[in-house]
Amino acid sequence: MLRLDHINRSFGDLRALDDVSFGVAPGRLTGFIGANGAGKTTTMRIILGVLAADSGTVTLDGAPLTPAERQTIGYMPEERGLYPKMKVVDQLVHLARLHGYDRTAARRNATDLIESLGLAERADEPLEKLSLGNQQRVQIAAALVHDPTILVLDEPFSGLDPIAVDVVVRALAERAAQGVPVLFSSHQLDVVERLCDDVVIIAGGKIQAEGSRDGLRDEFGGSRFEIATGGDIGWLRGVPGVEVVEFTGGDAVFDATPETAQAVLTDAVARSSVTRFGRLRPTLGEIFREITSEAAHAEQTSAQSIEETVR
Ligand SMILES: Nc1ncnc2c1ncn2[C@@H]1O[C@H](COP(=O)(O)OP(=O)(O)OP(=O)(O)O)[C@@H](O)[C@H]1O
Repeated sequence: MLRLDHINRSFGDLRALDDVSFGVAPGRLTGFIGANGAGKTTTMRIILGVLAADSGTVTLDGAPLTPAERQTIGYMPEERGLYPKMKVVDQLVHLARLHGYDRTAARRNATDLIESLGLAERADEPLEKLSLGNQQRVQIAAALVHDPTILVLDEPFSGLDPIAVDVVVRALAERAAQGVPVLFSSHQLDVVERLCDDVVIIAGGKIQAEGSRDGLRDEFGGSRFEIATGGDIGWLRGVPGVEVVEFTGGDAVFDATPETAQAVLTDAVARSSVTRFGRLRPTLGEIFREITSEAAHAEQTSAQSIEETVR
């Protein structure tokens, strides 16, 4: 398990990271989400060791990450840094060689990745001749070519079409299945929702939520249910403890305790056919919006109270 504990980092007066702690489990894809300037890149750079934390620790399986282990991290930076004029295959072989692979192993890794990322027809072209989406695939190949023990990817899906997203996800899931902890940042919440196992949400340099995607959806799920029936469900409005949110003929969305919702189901089955019944869980996008607006509100309130104290 890769872990960050109590990481703080300021730039001058700006507290970019405030007591950041979270884990990235091996074998799972962890999505790191936050608005612009929330602190994702700063966190990733601290994991990499290219930026020092003011305090806090980064550990792998309980021991501080060593410089040698940091060398084996597969990193895809936000500012992509490959050689525009070099052929795709040569660039990947070169990077694997820099990590100590001999020529044969470097070429094997490069060609395997070129194949699995759908770049076979572009292998002998210079990077700058490729479409932006294909350049992005090469960037991902560059992060994977030395069989990294940890993967840290800053916005790996930005600029990719849905087919390319699936290709990249397959490549990352394959590494995760081999036991590699995979952390990636993304603004595309629908993509994160679809593919990640775990989610870390950061706002204003503070971790606001962390956990499995499904666990978070349950945690923020509240008490909203949906029911679809073959009859008219107008009677639901009169049930004590039920607040109807939406209603059309035989279908309704309502808030209630789980016990009341169960009683509604029993009643509905007795009255007519029930074709759908279940708890409605929020999407990651809805959770993210709720968390970030709460965080912004808390920040505003604390700024106001500081101002009042000063006055
Ligand atoms: N080298 C630096 N010097 C000064 N401020 C910095 C530096 N690097 C980052 N910051 C500030 O720290 C905060 C966090 O930035 P960071 O790049 O980590 O955010 P982010 O979540 O990656 O944002 P984005 O999604 O826009 O990439 C921002 O306010 C940013 O301006």
